[in-house]
Amino acid sequence: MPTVLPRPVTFVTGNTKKLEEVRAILGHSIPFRSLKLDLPELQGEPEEISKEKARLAAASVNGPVLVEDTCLCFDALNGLPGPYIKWFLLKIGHEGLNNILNAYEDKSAYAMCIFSLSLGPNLEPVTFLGKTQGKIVPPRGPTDFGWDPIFQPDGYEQTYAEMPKEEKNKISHRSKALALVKSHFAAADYIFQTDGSH
Ligand SMILES: O=P(O)(O)OP(=O)(O)OP(=O)(O)OC[C@H]1O[C@@H](n2cnc3c(O)ncnc32)[C@H](O)[C@@H]1O
Ligand SMILES: [Mg+2]
Repeated sequence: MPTVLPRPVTFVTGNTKKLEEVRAILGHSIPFRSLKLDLPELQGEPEEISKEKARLAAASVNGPVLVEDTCLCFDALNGLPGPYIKWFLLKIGHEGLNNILNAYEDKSAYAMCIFSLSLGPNLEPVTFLGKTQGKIVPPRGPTDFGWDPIFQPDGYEQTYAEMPKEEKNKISHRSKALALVKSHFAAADYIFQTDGSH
């Protein structure tokens, strides 16, 4: 039996760069529209933060939503800054993030993306996790997207920032999580009605 939903999926994010990547990776595989909204973020474990974002987004949109929360996790720090990377980046920048790791031999880190899909308000979100392992390096490359200049994925000589976009999108934490989202949609029998107002 197909699940009939009243609206198309809305990808909710306040981050234009994320949206660009999601568009490039999904192409036309999943029909979605986007909404620029900076949702409040709870503290806690990454999966719960992402799920709570989806609950808030679903309540705000009053329909099916997709959100994601991104973490940058240093192995030497047992996964921190993790979900708090946005504030670390804002306050101490690429240099400060490198300096933190000066205290440790281990510069390894992973980028992690957790998408949450909620089919509507009061429905439990489903999560999809993607991880890419790498290391933290002094910044190299364009500085237009977050911590891309200081993250060098394993097996590459370039940082995320130095790579062509298509290359990053092939191996990134985001593309791995989105591959799971795509499989979910391929397996699920969703029918999204259009409400005519968008
Ligand atoms: O509205 P949302 O979707 O939450 O957008 P955001 O910018 O607040 O994003 P997060 O809460 O997930 O915080 C993640 C931080 O990591 C940055 N970021 C996310 N994905 C990234 C990527 O692929 N490469 C580099 N930086 C990234 C982003 O700019 C934030 O500073
Ligand atoms: Mg955020």
